[in-house]
Amino acid sequence: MCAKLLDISRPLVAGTPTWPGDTPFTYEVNWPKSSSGSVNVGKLTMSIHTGTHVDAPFHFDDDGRRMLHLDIDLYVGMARVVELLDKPSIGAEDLAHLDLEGVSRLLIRTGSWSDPKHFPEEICYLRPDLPAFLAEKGIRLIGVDVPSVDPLDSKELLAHHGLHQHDIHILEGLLLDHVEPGDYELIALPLPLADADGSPVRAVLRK
Ligand SMILES: N[C@@H](CC(=O)c1ccccc1NC=O)C(=O)O
Ligand SMILES: [Zn+2]
Ligand SMILES: [Zn+2]
Repeated sequence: MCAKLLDISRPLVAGTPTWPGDTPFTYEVNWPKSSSGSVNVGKLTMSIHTGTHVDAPFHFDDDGRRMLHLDIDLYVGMARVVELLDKPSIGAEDLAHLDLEGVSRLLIRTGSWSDPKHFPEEICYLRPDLPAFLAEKGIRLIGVDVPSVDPLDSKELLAHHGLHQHDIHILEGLLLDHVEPGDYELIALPLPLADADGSPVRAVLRK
């Protein structure tokens, strides 16, 4: 029998925290059964960068690839979850003690988004030396439990650009509080939003 799935996605509800000034999340029954006669039909409004989501390079590069052109194989497969708590930022030096042999998807639990009901004021971010280190280890996807791989006030987005230059895909806003470090199968498929700068995902792990 297959092990049960462990949900590592943030719930999308009214009031879900967003980037300051970004589109609020809403769901409404736009066409209720009482008027359609047969069905309730819902309508969603949200920013791509709310909750658990992937970034496409177009998010930070006008010439970058958009969602439908990314390799979906990267979002499904074996992933290692590591815990690096209480750090202001993470660079190559912080991962040097880990054996990442054979790891192509790495999920980092930073624990730095402590109140899921509010957008954080500060997060643990990835330092610019990390992308080359990860690429050298063969990592193709990085996942974090915070809204961004860069500092929240960054305009240069050095980690986003560095990861993209090394062809490492970005998964953000994971919920990893209840996950033990170790190896899992990850499933975090984006929607086929052809021209989008990213996509919400339902991310799950299977031991
Ligand atoms: N880079 C962030 C998103 C981001 O930076 C952002 C998202 C929505 C509205 C404003 C944003 N950044 C503003 O400086 C991310 O990838 O989720
Ligand atoms: Zn994003
Ligand atoms: Zn991002």
